[in-house]
Amino acid sequence: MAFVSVPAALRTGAVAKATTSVASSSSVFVASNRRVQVPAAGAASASPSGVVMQATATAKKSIKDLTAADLAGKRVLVRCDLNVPLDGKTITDDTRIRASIPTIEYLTAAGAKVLLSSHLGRPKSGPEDKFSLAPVATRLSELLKKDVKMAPDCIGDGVAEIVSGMSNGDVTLLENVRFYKEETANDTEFAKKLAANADMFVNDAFGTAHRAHGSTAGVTEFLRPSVAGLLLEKELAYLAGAVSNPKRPFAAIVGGSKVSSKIGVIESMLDKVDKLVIVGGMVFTFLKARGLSTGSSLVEDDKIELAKELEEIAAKKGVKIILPVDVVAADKFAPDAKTQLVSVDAIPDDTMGLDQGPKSTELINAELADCKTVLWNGPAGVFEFDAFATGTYAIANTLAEVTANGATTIIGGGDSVAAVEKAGLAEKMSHISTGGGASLELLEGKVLPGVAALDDQ
Ligand SMILES: Nc1ncnc2c1ncn2[C@@H]1O[C@H](COP(=O)(O)OP(=O)(O)OP(=O)(O)O)[C@@H](O)[C@H]1O
Ligand SMILES: O=C(O)[C@H](O)COP(=O)(O)O
Repeated sequence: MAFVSVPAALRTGAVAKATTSVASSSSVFVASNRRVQVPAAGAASASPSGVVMQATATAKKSIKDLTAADLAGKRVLVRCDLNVPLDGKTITDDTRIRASIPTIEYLTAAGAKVLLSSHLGRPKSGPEDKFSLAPVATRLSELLKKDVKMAPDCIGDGVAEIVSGMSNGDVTLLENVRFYKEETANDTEFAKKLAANADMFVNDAFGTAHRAHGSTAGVTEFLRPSVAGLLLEKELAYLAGAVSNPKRPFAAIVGGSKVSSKIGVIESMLDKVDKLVIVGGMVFTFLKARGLSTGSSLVEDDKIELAKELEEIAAKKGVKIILPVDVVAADKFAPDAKTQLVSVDAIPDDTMGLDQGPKSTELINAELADCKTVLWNGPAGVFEFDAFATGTYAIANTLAEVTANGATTIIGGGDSVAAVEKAGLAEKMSHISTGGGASLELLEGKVLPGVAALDDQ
């Protein structure tokens, strides 16, 4: 399987532009494989963005291609990914909400009436209070320092009435689009109703760009223009840019627990990286493939053969695979488990590896020290339990250090990002991706329907 190249990403709908937040000026790798200085975006200007790198005819439009006149007074439907973890009504990680702010502020500064839409969780049977976006409206109000009205629905007369009362610069959050099964079915009539209250569409939901749903793809049939928001652009620029022409050495760290869904990415990565660091629950399928005993550790037996093949492919391609050499073995999957530090060739039968040991951390740190680009998806241990968080935080610290030394570091995946946030190191990374599944699908070279549906340049 070929790793995604930037031209391929563009053919599948990636935005061929560099971008930045409203407030800052930065440079990112873009489609042309060279570094481009990106001016601060400010409020919508009268001219299209000057940083467009129109690498192919199918590059996508962004809000920076719209003029102030295009936006002022217009009802703009903005699809965000505000699918945040909740503990009851308490948001436990607001990364995705904060990441959505630059686009919202860009639009309100230009005098648009902003209608935000999102899903939250996977409700199965209509409206359910626990999946309401109401807590998100409260957090948005705090971050935007203005009142964000919570609509009781995402379609219908009630919404139309709220929208008709909105002034320029106002923001309303529509209720969870997944309260309608028609959303995930990408039902045309539903999409039409969603579009009915707006004049144009902005997709800023990178985390949901791999879903062809009513609010991500369907609405584009009814709203023109349909363009990318700043977050979507930034995600695509970083992810496509990092893998198309990485500064080398280029390392990917792949961990976590979803072995079957990530092993395909590993396959893709072997065409691109110099080093592949396997961590977390992913480790044990590879150790078993090497003939080692893994006790009751997480192993996906039907992936053992593939793990063997990947090691062979890596050897042929000259990619160094780095696996832990020691693990923290626990007698049960619990925060208070009895633990012992063992070498990977001596994992006792009645134990499971829940974190990497200090020798592994030392080895991995040494391998990452000279890297100029590092992608990380998936924690190195069960970091939710303090007893098994050491390896994950050690990787986060090392990545903060290599970033300070000039490397580009990109963190993707819900739990990896949560771990970096928990360690207080998010600001120290080059890019924190808001997409788990979406970033992996992009890296695998798959089409992202939410991007493909947007207007071509
Ligand atoms: N050795 C291990 N054994 C079992 N589970 C592990 C181990 N190491 C890490 N994990 C678990 O992996 C989970 C995260 O895996 P996951 O693959 O979902 O990563 P992620 O960063 O959320 O990526 P994505 O969002 O792409 O799914 C965590 O809940 C963590 O406890
Ligand atoms: O959390 C995510 O990965 C996105 O919000 C997409 O959610 P989904 O997997 O429920 O479509």
